[in-house]
Amino acid sequence: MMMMEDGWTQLGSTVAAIVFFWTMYQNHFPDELHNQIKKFTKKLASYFYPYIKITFPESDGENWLDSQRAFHAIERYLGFHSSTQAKCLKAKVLNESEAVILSMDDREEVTDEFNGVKLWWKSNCQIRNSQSISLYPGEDVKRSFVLTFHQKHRDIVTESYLKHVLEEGKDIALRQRKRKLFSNTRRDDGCYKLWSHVVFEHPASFETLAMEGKKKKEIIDDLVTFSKSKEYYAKIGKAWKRGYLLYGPPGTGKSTMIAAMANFLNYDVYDLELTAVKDNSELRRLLINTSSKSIVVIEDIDCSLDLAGRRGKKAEEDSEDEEEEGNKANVKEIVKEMKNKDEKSNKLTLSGLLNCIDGLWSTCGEERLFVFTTNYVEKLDPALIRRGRMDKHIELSYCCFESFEVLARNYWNLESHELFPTIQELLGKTKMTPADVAENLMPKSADDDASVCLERLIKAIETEKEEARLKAEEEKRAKAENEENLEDGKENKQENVEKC
Ligand SMILES: Nc1ncnc2c1ncn2[C@@H]1O[C@H](COP(=O)(O)OP(=O)(O)OP(=O)(O)O)[C@@H](O)[C@H]1O
Repeated sequence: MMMMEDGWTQLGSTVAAIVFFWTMYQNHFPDELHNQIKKFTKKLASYFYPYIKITFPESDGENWLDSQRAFHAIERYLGFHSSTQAKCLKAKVLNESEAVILSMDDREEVTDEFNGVKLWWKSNCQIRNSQSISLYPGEDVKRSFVLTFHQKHRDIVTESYLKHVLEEGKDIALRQRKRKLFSNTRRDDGCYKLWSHVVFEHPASFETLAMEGKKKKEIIDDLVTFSKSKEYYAKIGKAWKRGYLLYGPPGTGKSTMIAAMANFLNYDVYDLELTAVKDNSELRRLLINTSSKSIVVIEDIDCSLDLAGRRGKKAEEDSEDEEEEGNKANVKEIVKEMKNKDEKSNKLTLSGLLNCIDGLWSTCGEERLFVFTTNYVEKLDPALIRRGRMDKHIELSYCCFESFEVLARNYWNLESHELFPTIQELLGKTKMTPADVAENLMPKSADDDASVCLERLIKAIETEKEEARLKAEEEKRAKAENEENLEDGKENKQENVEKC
């Protein structure tokens, strides 16, 4: 009992002595000495514990959006790299993408290595005091990642490692997401949301796309080069975007190619319906709201408003009128006036579209492809499809034998067949779209096998060939009749003149 009392007395006097010296130190020691002592204690501490800790909170007050982005990038990075190390993992099923994402569970620790440097990550989780009011989303649970590393690696961590983690985390998130197909169509009730989306799940790939191998390879190479050219585009001072014009008859695979491109590059698709766009500013808003790594598609651009033909067609019509009046010089003025009128009434105009594709507005967002499709390339305004806007023009044409071979492989796993030579000969002489060939290769009943389908295809090509022959004959006859009538008309005119 006596011993315990002595102990307490001793402790009391030690605490009193410490408080006394601390007050003396605070009040009577000069500032310079303060700083020296501080430095010395820090040095002493770092000698015993030479590690640095950096905390990455999930939400950080006003900067919650930026800190959330960084936090989620780190979460994806650690989830991806630590799934083999961490004993406790958390699985998150993302609603929209239906993908299962693994991440480190709370208070788990994993190690990482970067250029020979060892680093330690720990995930923390704190439940906030229920009485305190949170101003920012997710503030009731405070989660954070803590990175620990030796102080001698400070430079490599701050200059390279953190950048590497954030970029790779973003990349992993992009790879793990399910891609989306966005559209801007107005609803029947008049409501309009800039973009609505569904999960993009088109099975098309370049492997299943029927076209000549050389052409296909050229397109694939072009896409690969584009997707790896971030630095190059920055160096030459151009927005990181590329335009593709796909043209050809209906059913030759234009839409299929867009799906194959999106799957190949892992991009989202924005299906831009121009007829649903009210004016230029709405088009701008739509394009500003597209994300990077995406394809903006305008299908059948020739049918989308009067845009495609406006400058050509209208100018021609007006030119005819003016010619009658003998005032050809005014044509340009009229076209200019019409354009100004449209600009002033703030409609969707060709120049508005051109501005969005490669004007100042096109630089909002990067790594984007613009793809236009048309069945009638000759109808399009040259300004719309000039190189630089539509950098690559790709013709999708009727089915050749090489394309047929791809379809035969797709539909029947066929590399060769005794009917192939007949089909090769027929396809060389007939125009049949890949869509029609594919339709004939599809089994129509349970009894259909490859031979049945190939024979059906042969019949279909022969029918097509015969129809084309009849059509050509009909056209020839009509042309001859026309010429005859013209001749007759001329003769009658001559007779009348003579009579007069
Ligand atoms: N080159 C092709 N390779 C593989 N399948 C094709 C090809 N072309 C057409 N098809 C088949 O035909 C169907 C229609 O093709 P698609 O819609 O891509 O043609 P399109 O050229 O876009 O037609 P449209 O001009 O009418 O929009 C596709 O679902 C696909 O099954």
